[in-house]
Amino acid sequence: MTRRTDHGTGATGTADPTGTAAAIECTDLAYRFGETRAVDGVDFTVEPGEVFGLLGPNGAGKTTAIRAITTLLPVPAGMIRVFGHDVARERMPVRRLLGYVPQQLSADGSLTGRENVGLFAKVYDVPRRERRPRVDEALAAVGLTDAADRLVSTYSGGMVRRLELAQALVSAPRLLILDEPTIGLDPIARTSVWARLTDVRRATGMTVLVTTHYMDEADQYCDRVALMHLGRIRALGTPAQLKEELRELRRHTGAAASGTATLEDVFRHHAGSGLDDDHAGGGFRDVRSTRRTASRLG
Ligand SMILES: Nc1ncnc2c1ncn2[C@@H]1O[C@H](COP(=O)(O)OP(=O)(O)OP(=O)(O)O)[C@@H](O)[C@H]1O
Repeated sequence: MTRRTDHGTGATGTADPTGTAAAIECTDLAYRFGETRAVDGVDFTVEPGEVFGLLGPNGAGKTTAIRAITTLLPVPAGMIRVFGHDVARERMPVRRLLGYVPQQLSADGSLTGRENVGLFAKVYDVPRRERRPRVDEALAAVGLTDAADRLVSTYSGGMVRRLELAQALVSAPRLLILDEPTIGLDPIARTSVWARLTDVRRATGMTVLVTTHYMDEADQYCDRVALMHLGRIRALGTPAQLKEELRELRRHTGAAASGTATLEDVFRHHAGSGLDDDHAGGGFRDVRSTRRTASRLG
């Protein structure tokens, strides 16, 4: 896909005249639902062009953090900047820079793939003359050209997820935000979603923020990751750095398993439990999340 910056450069305006601002800058980001501190004082910066992973079990606060970044939850001024724009004060300029693939189904099964992407092109105000080539290009980028004129209700779960990626890409966003893009998919479909995403990112240089609780995916595809647990970031760095730090620590303390370390081990070390432990936030919410995606298959 070619990189288009009409929405991007136009929207940056005076917020980032030199083009050097971070893609995302969160400063003491916090959000409460009643007594629940869903996000509890989080600082992180995502550099332009990075694939940044927000990792953690269900209930860690990942979705809340990205909904705040996408302007869908109200936060005070000064907490979040996107390419220099304060999300509290400049919601529309921020929205023009974003592509967002939520956890919930965002494609309509009663329309074709092409119609779905066309609808997003309209909603995102892609100029009328450019819509057709942009829709074709977005569908091609996710490998759905041949299936473009089929009803989405006939698509597999992996195809639906790739279609949702095309919907988010049609506005040529500078920042793509994906909430659990591969939840509920089989390993082959997961690999295919990531392969398409990686290709598009390489071609366009866009920044990607992704949430996942699949540590293996984060290890393989993310440049840097932040491990979240109970609303806070417990560790942040490249997957290699985090694993090496744990190995080093184990060497110093003479721990038995000092040879290898996975991201899952890193998470266990910082959060005091693994992602699959009962108290790590699974249960109903986990099942519900998986079902939300599984229902796409029907
Ligand atoms: N709309 C809401 N009302 C009340 N509490 C909420 C709401 N949304 C999230 N929470 C709570 O905020 C906390 C963080 O939830 P959040 O959805 O951000 O976590 P997550 O890491 O994204 O998990 P998941 O992958 O299941 O979405 C949890 O304790 C959750 O129960």
